[in-house]
Amino acid sequence: MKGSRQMTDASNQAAPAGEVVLSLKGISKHFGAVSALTDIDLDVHAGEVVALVGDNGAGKSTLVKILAGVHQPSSGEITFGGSKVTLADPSAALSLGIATVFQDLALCENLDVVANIFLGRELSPLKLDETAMEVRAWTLLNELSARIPSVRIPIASLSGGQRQTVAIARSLLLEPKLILLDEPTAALGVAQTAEVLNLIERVRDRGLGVVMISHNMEDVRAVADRIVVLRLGRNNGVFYPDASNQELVTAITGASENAVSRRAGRRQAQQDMRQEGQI
Ligand SMILES: Nc1ncnc2c1ncn2[C@@H]1O[C@H](COP(=O)(O)OP(=O)(O)OP(=O)(O)O)[C@@H](O)[C@H]1O
Repeated sequence: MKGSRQMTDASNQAAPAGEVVLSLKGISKHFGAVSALTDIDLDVHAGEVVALVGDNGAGKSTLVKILAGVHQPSSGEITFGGSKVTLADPSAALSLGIATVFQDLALCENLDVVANIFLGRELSPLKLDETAMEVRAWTLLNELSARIPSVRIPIASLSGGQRQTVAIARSLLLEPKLILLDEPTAALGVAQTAEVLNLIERVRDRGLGVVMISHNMEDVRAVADRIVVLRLGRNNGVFYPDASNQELVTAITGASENAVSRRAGRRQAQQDMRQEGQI
């Protein structure tokens, strides 16, 4: 694979801003005879957005579910905050400081923004302190410069981008060190996508490590500090966001000659001919 900007091991990575929050060494996961992940290494630093990309079935969701405590790895080591950890279940991951926003967002449509942000974590649950929760919700959303018209409107009346914002704000309530985002911009329009990408940058600016699964290379390039490619359950390269489409597609699909590159080539040729006035 060409590209001086590709990073293949820790020794040639750019010095990151923060310390390593999460380090995976040799993580494998089998489901019966299926090897979903084989020997995965991954580091995430504080204040860094790592995009996890790969084709369907590459193992992205399985990896995120291991970090969220949903699945147990078959082998390998997870180091979090400098200590070796076992993420036995989702609450263990959460209490260590790993928050996950799954694609379904797990919000309650009929409840308002405050209730959703505090769902299951109400301040003094026996006597709901509505005012304190409302103030905390506003503060959190303001810190994220979130555009939510009111914290007292039901989730059902919010846009897709605003829902994603509420889900991310909710995940920040317990002050995690790492946040995992599963396709945060899937199914969003252009403006909403931009809002969510801005939000991800603000989460990074708070010093959190961010791991974001995405199929959208434009979004990945816009916000990621590093791009980690998985292919058929294995590491297949680490890139900076200035890597070319060709490099990324080659790493993702495993072939430099494929439908995506042929299409890109045809479009480039047409563009060149147009510039030269031939068509
Ligand atoms: N619970 C499970 N039981 C059996 N096999 C599974 C299970 N979960 C995932 N797999 C298999 O593991 C492999 C990796 O799947 P995974 O969902 O992690 O990929 P992905 O990169 O997230 O794909 P997509 O982009 O389509 O969501 C696939 O072959 C999948 O069929």
